[in-house]
Amino acid sequence: MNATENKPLALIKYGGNAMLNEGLKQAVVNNIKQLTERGVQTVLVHGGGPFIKRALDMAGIASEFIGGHRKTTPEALKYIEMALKGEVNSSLVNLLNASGLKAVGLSGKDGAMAIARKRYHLAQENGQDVKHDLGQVGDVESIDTTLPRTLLQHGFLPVITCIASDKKGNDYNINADMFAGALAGALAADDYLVLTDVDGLLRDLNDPASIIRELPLSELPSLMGTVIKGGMIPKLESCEAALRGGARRARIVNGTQPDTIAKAVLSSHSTGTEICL
Ligand SMILES: Nc1ncnc2c1ncn2[C@@H]1O[C@H](COP(=O)(O)OP(=O)(O)O)[C@@H](O)[C@H]1O
Ligand SMILES: CC(=O)N[C@@H](CCC(=O)OP(=O)(O)O)C(=O)O
Repeated sequence: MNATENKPLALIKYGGNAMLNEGLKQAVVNNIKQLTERGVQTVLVHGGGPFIKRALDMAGIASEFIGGHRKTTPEALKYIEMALKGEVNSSLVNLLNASGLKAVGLSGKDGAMAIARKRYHLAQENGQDVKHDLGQVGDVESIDTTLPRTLLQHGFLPVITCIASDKKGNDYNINADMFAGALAGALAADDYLVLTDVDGLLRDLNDPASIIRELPLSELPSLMGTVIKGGMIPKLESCEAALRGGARRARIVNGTQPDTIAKAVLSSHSTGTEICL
């Protein structure tokens, strides 16, 4: 149980690819409603990759990913913030409110909830250590949970996107998985669910039956880069950050089958890949 309240707390990370289908989005919202009706305090953290891409394309700004993070110029950040807050966050809040919930749209900047620091991408190239400057890309340095806890205590549902500032007020674009993991840890979430478009972590991407049901953190390093690739890297790193930060349970589950969300939290139904300390 979460320390400050008697109610369990679930943090759900919802990515942009699973928002493109309106029916799916509504089903995710219905599951969140079920959770709150059954007394689970719920926090939704979201990204919005495809919406960011569309906004940058319209502005004529090219996107480049280095190590899974979008290189972000100060100009690009304006469009990224507009897409995440003005488009994605606002539409999720509308849908949640229309279902009878009281959603509050936020980013990490609100209430100084998340403090960011600049992130560099470190790589080995031709036997040399190389440090790539990603511009306004950040990591979460620290989290103050006062604002989300206050909202939860009063029956509001925080819907939080992955923009945060450093102590001087410079804004950063943070990978939404990494942002969610840090927050799940700081909130000591009873359940951290990372929604994605596959059933969980697969040993063989072409074989759904090769799903890894339980992964101890000690096995993570040996799978990184071999089994765990691309978009799965920040998801696993976020589960590690969540567990080490204080979350009780972390799972990667299939968000394209949204009915697993409520079931996973309410009945401890075994689904997806559970990462364990
Ligand atoms: N071992 C693995 N098991 C499952 N998926 C993997 C694995 N390695 C890489 N992936 C890729 O990670 C993708 C999920 O990451 P991403 O596309 O960033 O998801 P989302 O948009 O849901 O955040 C999967 O669709 C799959 O292509
Ligand atoms: C630094 C960085 O890469 N930030 C991400 C933030 C959005 C995100 O992570 O969205 P999904 O959850 O939909 O992938 C980006 O610009 O795409």
